[in-house]
Amino acid sequence: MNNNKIVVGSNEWCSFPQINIPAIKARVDSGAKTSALHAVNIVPFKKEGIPWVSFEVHPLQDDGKTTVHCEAQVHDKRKVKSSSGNSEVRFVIKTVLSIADDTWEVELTLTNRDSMGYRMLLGRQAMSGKMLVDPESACLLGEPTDDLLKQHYHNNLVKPTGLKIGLLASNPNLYSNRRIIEAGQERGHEMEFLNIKDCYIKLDGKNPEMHYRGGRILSDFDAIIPRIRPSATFYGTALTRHFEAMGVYTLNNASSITRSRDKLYALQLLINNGLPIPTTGFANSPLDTDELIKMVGGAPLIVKLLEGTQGKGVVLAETTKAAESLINAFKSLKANILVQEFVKEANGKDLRCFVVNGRVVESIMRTAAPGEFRANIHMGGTASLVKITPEEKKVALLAAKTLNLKVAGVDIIRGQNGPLLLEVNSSPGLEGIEGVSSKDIAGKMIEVIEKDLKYKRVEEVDNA
Ligand SMILES: Nc1ncnc2c1ncn2[C@@H]1O[C@H](COP(=O)(O)OP(=O)(O)OP(=O)(O)O)[C@@H](O)[C@H]1O
Ligand SMILES: [Mg+2]
Ligand SMILES: [Mg+2]
Repeated sequence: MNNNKIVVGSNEWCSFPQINIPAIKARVDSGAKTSALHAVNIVPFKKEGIPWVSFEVHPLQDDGKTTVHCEAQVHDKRKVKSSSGNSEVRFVIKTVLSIADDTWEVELTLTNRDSMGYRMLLGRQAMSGKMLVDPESACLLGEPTDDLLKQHYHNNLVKPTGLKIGLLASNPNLYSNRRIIEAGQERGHEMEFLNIKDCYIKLDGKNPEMHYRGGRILSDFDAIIPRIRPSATFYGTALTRHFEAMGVYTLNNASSITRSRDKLYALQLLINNGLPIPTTGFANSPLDTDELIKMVGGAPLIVKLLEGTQGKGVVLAETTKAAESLINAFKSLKANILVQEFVKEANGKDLRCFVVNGRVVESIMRTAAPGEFRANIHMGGTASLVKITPEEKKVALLAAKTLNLKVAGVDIIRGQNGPLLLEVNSSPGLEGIEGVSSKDIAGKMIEVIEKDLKYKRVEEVDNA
């Protein structure tokens, strides 16, 4: 029965000769009905009165420089529901798929984002009658060598003509970092990953220098995007400050990052600007523990490490006795903690408002896993898109403004009498939010740099 069916693994290389894509790795997903191609700059136009669409494809994973310009007749426009439950209208084209030694026509929807990093998804409609999937294996039909890929695409390399932007971070493989690099490259910028641990500095009043492991001097950057993980706060902010001393633009400046990292300091600044927070206390000595507990209204209450993240340093004490021993235990370890009223009405949910340049570009609601009060994704929470109230929007924007952050993830819980601010993150993750949103949030971050540096893309200048 399966005699002439091609057996494929969970991903396979294929090609689309009619739109000049000689090699692209497809994620084989029989759970999806339609096939999708990751395309950018999708622009509809008319050819002899017939609707066509032009678009660009970056056929190689984690490579935003290799670009193929494609054009195809529009076969359909269709509402497609993504795995996260959102729907968007996508263009559908028909084109010939070539895989193994066989070719046949398939339908492809064009989507401008794919959170998995795959450039295309092969759905069951295109496979039907032609393929069998062995999900345990991959690339059963072989893989092109790097040399062959180079040969295929040597004419498709876009020379960056844009800005030179450094991403100052620790892990190049992190979703957020990969997306920022990709978003910059898609806009024609030269993107470079700068590992915090490989940078070192020359303090010189007149001529400060930033060096990179191996002796290279980093002198020609237009902008730096600091994405500093909590454990690298001290050194990462020192490097960011040094770039600033060299006159380099930084998206989120060093002092703002430093302030937002200290939860106590940040809360002090936020309440000074009239922002609502849960009742919170801070004390140095265990002698004050009883008073501290009373101050926030007694148990149940929350104890937070000042420099926790991903929900790891946040604990719920259900009884006064538990609260006492917990607080005293932390104190004996010399840990700095906040004691906070437990906002039960929040019901294990919080809002993450992603603020970029004075705008809430997207908001998600995170819902804690059953039996858990912390809504963090890292704690098993799930995310969904949410429409925030005007009051919540006001709180999110004022919070980012107070801390002077161009990019901020503002965490809010819904209390009985309105929104309560929990914290403001200066390197908010993109994976959770882009996973449910259809917006190119990394791209919006790049656009801020373009705007602040008054950069105009070449084609925009030409048209002017
Ligand atoms: N006072 C509170 N009342 C009820 N729930 C709370 C309270 N404080 C925190 N939470 C829950 O715990 C989660 C983690 O708290 P918080 O955001 O302060 O810590 P974090 O470890 O810094 O997290 P992040 O990874 O977002 O930086 C919140 O998102 C919220 O769901
Ligand atoms: Mg935090
Ligand atoms: Mg948080």
